[in-house]
Amino acid sequence: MEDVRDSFASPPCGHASCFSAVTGKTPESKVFPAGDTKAVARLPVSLSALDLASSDMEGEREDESSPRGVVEDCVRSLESETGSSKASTSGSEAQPKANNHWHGFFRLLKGSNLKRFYTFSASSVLSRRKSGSFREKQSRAINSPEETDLHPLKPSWKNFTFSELQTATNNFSAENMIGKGGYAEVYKGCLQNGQLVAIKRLTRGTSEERTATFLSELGIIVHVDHPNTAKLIGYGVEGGMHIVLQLSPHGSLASLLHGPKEKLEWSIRYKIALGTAEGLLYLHESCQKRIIHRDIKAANILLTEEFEPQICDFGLAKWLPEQWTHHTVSKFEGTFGYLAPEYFMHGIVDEKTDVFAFGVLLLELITGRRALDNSHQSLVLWAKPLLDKNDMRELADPSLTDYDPQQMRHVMSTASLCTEHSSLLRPRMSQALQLLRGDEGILESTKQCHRPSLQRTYSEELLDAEEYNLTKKYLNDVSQHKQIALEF
Ligand SMILES: Nc1ncnc2c1ncn2[C@@H]1O[C@H](COP(=O)(O)OP(=O)(O)OP(=O)(O)O)[C@@H](O)[C@H]1O
Repeated sequence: MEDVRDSFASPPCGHASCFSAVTGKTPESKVFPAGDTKAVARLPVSLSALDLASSDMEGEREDESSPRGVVEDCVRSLESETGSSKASTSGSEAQPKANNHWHGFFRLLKGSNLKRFYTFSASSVLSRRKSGSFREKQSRAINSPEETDLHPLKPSWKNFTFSELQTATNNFSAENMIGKGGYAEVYKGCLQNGQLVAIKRLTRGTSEERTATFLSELGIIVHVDHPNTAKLIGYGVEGGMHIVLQLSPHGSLASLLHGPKEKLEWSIRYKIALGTAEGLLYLHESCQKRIIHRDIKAANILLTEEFEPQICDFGLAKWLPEQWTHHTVSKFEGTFGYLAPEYFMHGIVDEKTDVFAFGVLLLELITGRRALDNSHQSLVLWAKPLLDKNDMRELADPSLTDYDPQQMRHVMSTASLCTEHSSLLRPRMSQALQLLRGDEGILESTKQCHRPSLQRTYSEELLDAEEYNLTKKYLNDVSQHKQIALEF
């Protein structure tokens, strides 16, 4: 069963990055001839770097947002728990389980005989944040040795053999397939101990690209631990790249909102809005690393038995070092219908990129419509005039027989602010969460973003400085966006 994804968008997976696969053209040249390309540096990273030998590449050291950096960091953390890296590579019997675990992982990766497995498109971001943030303070606290001891990385992930994964999934049978994304097929599996899992098998791209996606996703997911993020159980690198996750019995939000199943009632939608906001707030401000997800959408929100939302698919996620205001990409990835204007115009990635996508997700919850419909109509463009008029009746999903009008109003005003063209006017996730809960007082401070008490992101400052004609430019951009989607 194919997951109900953005099949209406082209290419079929809806990913901006898939244009090259469909057309042979690079998304950069075709889709987004965006601004700041000078600063972009493509930094090749060799697999041998995973030996944790010191790198002589200045850029590699600087770009700690790279998946390699994150995985390395993870391994380093595990090594520092147990002693030197030399000792840990010796294969000593006395090694703690976690170390064996990761070295097994890297041995297997090397076994796949990849030389250079990843180029990532990152820019060095020269401008620095103006002032110390709450998060910086928090991060300093978290990075202190005492605190690190309090947050040990969980050493319990299992390295599955291919035959274990085959047995669990009935040899990856079609009946066991529960989802399909732009990068992977996902199979339901039952482990030997009876535990139900979802096994994400990376299928798209060259083996190097698959390894890159795999490391990127794994590098992030090992660092996150929150009720509203997907739970990692293990991985497998024999016979392809596999990520083993806790199974979400209801599948993704997209499959429930847009699939043939019974429609979600309002109280569940409201719960999903709050839980997703909590998960994003955690990624942006509270987890060990400042993480920008970059692909928030209904297909990437899984639902537990109790309909608690869990953010999944960290394949595009970026870890931004604290002192960076933003990140600039030259390779555009993400999903049409959810892309923030500053991202597709300038390639700028920061927290507000996720806030915009979250706003689109809220509009999906309110209206039951897709981010881009079958005729490639943008949900944001359709909803904006109705949000401005506060037209609840027209906006609310006709399949909703009943809803709490007050909650609906909170979600509407949050969606409206989160999808503002100017990132300056979008709330941060902490503010969005307050808005969703009905704290209207936050509205004033959200609108008065020039107040020094509100920390501003790089994209906010950029847009503020440019002072361009927001409405006209936005409509042009969106129509260009729509045109591109129609061409394929
Ligand atoms: N843990 C899980 N439990 C149940 N279903 C899952 C789970 N993980 C993924 N799925 C299903 O598989 C689909 C694809 O998964 P995922 O988004 O991780 O793949 P992907 O190829 O990385 O997708 P994308 O194109 O968004 O990058 C999800 O939308 C969901 O329907």
